[in-house]
Amino acid sequence: MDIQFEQVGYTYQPDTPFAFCALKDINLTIKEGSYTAIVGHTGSGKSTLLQHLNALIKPTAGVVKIGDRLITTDTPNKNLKEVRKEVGIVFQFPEAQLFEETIEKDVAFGPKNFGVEGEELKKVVRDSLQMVGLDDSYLERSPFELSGGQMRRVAIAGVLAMKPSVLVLDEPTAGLDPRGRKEMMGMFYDLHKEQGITIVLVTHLMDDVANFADYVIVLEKGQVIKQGLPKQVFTDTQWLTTQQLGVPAATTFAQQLMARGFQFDTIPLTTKELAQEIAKILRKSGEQV
Ligand SMILES: Nc1ncnc2c1ncn2[C@@H]1O[C@H](COP(=O)(O)OP(=O)(O)OP(=O)(O)O)[C@@H](O)[C@H]1O
Repeated sequence: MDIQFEQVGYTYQPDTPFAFCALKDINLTIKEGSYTAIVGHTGSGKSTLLQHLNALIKPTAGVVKIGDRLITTDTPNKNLKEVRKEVGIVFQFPEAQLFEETIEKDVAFGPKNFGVEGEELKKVVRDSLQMVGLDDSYLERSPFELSGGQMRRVAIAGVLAMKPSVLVLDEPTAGLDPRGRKEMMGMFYDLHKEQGITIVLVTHLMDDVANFADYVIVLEKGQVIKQGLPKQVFTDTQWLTTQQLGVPAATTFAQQLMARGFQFDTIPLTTKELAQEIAKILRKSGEQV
């Protein structure tokens, strides 16, 4: 299922003295099966855009196409339940929304509301916990006795329990330590590869974009100012620096080597690519690698 934005605009509190245009003339496609990163400075409109992906808010101009459903200003709310099931959003610090006394009940909350019950409900809860790396021993435990990272996993399992085909992640590793960040990003990549889930990731970490995303959308002041493959977006490092968006660490390192006379065939975005490029250069110069 693709999600398409056609000339989408969004104004908060329209027709009031407080009207604020947060999105303007957005045209983009989130392709089924892709891993799309959305980057941009604070206030650029990322969260506003995310909420259009499952019609939590409706555009005040243009059309959002979610699969074959068209969402416009006039779309009635009653037709949107299925959309919200298909596109799951993990907001920042989702663990703050845990509320049930056991993990099993918390993860079951969404599917139960959609009429799933009995053995099927039990299975979907177990499967979802397994996807986030938590085994059955967690079922009866209270979510509030877990570490912050585990609580976040439980909250994510609650979204996965709805069996979404698109998973939207708003800064999902904020507040985690480096190991927790790495594990969680690995977990999303596995879900993407093994379950075929389309991922939309909002992040300010360019290394995560370089390591995982296959498409990048850059927002600024409510508009898309660049979009394309990570290679296309990151190769223009001068533009990125001017925009103060940050550059992947491997790319920065390669640039420093280039300033000292190294020549790269392609500019690396990840440490793996950097290692390969350096090995190539050393091989050419006759060093043993
Ligand atoms: N409920 C609201 N009423 C009025 N203006 C709002 C509202 N929510 C957000 N805005 C404004 O819309 C703009 C875009 O906000 P949004 O939260 O989408 O940006 P963002 O890129 O997600 O920022 P951050 O990285 O800080 O989360 C900001 O200028 C913000 O002040």
